[in-house]
Amino acid sequence: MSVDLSETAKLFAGKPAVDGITTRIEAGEFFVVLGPSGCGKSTLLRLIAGLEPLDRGTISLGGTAVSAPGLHVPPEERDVAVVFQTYALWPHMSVRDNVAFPLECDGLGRQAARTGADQHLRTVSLTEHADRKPADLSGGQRQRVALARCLASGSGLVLMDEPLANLDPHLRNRMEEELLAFHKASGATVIYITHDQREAMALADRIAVMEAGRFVQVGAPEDIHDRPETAHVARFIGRAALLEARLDGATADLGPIRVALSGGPRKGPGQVVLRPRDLDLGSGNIPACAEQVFYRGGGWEGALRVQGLAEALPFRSDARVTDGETLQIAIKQAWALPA
Ligand SMILES: Nc1ncnc2c1ncn2[C@@H]1O[C@H](COP(=O)(O)OP(=O)(O)OP(=O)(O)O)[C@@H](O)[C@H]1O
Repeated sequence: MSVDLSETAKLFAGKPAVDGITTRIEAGEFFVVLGPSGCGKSTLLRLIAGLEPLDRGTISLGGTAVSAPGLHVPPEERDVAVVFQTYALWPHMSVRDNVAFPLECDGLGRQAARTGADQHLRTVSLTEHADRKPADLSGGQRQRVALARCLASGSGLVLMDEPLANLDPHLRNRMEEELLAFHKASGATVIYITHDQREAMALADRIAVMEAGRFVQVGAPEDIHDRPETAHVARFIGRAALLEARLDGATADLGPIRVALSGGPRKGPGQVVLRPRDLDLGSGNIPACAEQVFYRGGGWEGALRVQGLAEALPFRSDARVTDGETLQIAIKQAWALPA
């Protein structure tokens, strides 16, 4: 089911929590809304689910308007399923009955609904726990029950509000794979909210970076990472140094050094973004002093202080780098933020 937002806005006590968002989410897309705490992500999800009326603009699902000033289709008539970080399972029902519930609501008899539930429990590898109560499962297993229930609901649109936030990092990685498998199996459009950029990169077809109630950039993960449009996006995604520069065509003059631009030619004053992969630590003639060095997952990360540059440059190295060491580096390229 496609989702169209047009100037969608919601105010609380006169202050916008969602501040005029216009975008189209295609049917079947895995669309991630990424932003810091308080930027309005949950409010946007609640507007789409129909849990809140909006103040301005419209929301259309599958081409039909469901929210507008004076129009509010209730949540149960929207064909939308919601997965919360708190799982929202019925504690008194078995795992099987939790999953069978939407099927019974759709009018299936009890036995048929339970057979259908077993099929969805197989999909999420929970068959052997079908008779347990949710309280007797781990967090990851409970979230899989919630996913099986979404599959059972057959909804064309699934909204997920930080569903992995309560899980430990190891389990999160596994659940990311399960979420992608769920997306494939259901064919549903997924709108997924998170403040975790790593999770957003791993899951999304497209990411919308949200700031103060607005989408500041919408694009594929690699666009957002490699070609940020604002300083906020550059700093929020990955590690970056932002430096003032004079752009003179194909290169940027950073003061002590001149660097090739990775986008098209640009002229005038501007800001450039430097990420770890823009640096070559193995060869070059720019002296750079390593600081804040940490060993992280098979390599060393830290920052390189170059004389005359206002910010230290984040680096990653497979070879050992020690704090205080001076390296001779090259800067391969820089991305200039659009004016
Ligand atoms: N029911 C409400 N009444 C008043 N203000 C609210 C209400 N719900 C949200 N807000 C405010 O709207 C803004 C956006 O909140 P929202 O929960 O949508 O942000 P969020 O990005 O989901 O944050 P988090 O990641 O912390 O959940 C916040 O300033 C919040 O305090």
